Amino acid sequence: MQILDGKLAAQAIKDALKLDVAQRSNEGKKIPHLAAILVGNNGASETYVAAKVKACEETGFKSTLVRFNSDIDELTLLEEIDNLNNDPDIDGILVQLPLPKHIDAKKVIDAISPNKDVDGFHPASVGKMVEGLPTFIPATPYGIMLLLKHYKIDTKGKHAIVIGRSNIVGRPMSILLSGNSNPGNCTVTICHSHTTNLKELCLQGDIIVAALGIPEFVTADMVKPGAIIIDVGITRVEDSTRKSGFRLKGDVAFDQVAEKTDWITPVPGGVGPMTIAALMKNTYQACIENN
Ligand SMILES: Nc1nc(=O)c2c([nH]1)NC[C@@H]1CN(c3ccc(C(=O)N[C@@H](CCC(=O)O)C(=O)O)cc3)C=[N+]21
Repeated sequence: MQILDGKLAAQAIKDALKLDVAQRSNEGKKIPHLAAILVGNNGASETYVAAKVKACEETGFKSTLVRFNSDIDELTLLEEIDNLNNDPDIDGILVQLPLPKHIDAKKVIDAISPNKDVDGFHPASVGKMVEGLPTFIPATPYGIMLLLKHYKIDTKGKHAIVIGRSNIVGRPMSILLSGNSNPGNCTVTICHSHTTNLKELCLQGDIIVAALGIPEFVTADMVKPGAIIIDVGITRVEDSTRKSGFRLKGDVAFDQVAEKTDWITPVPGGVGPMTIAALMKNTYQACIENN
């Protein structure tokens, strides 16, 4: 068993970006500037957004955090997005999800200018990704591709089982892994809550991407020896021995599965940090393309 160390790979990506930004700065060119919108004060969202702002600081990007109370009305949010769309200093805009129920998240995402859509959630970005054209790729699946690349994992011809069909992870992941470049060129099976023979399918997987949000769902009996395991789960479970009162659990029962696998991502320290690194790459790309 070997660890796919997302913290390490993310650091390497951020270090490279930092050099690129420093060079742009020396040449008098514009520095990347990310705007993050956070609605309400959900604990997990606070953590993730704080991590994004910190990554900007580490890498020499500018960042602006726009905060709203959870009772904000949709129109005000749409107006803020319009302001950011029209602000030439802002290169990338992200609206942290989930949004409160009274706000139509799709409407909000669709309001972001596609050339600032560093989350890659806009239909224009999704369409390009499906066609295999250059675009912003959603940060989590993009981060996973970067992690596989960092460790020079050969995915060609492998059977990848993606568990979960969300628009932000499972679906884009299945498209990227089946794509015609490296990493990619996989045969992909996408599984979800209505899949009847999940265990049998998982046992065929050379690669398993677990992105369903159920802690320790993937157990050793579901995994083929030597498989590559990508754990996207980050559920907070109560832990009174921790200062925070919780700890993170992945969608994979790590200890038992790790014994059977070739490569596996830990939680924390796997896909999470790569998600942030991928967002930074998208923001840098937006800055280059828009200036
Ligand atoms: N518009 C939008 N874009 C997103 O990219 C987005 C989002 N909304 N909503 C929620 C999910 C989740 N997400 C994570 C980011 C970093 C970690 C991360 O850094 N995790 C650390 C641990 C952090 C902790 O201690 O909780 C780790 O796994 O090692 C995890 C999850 C981005 N998301």
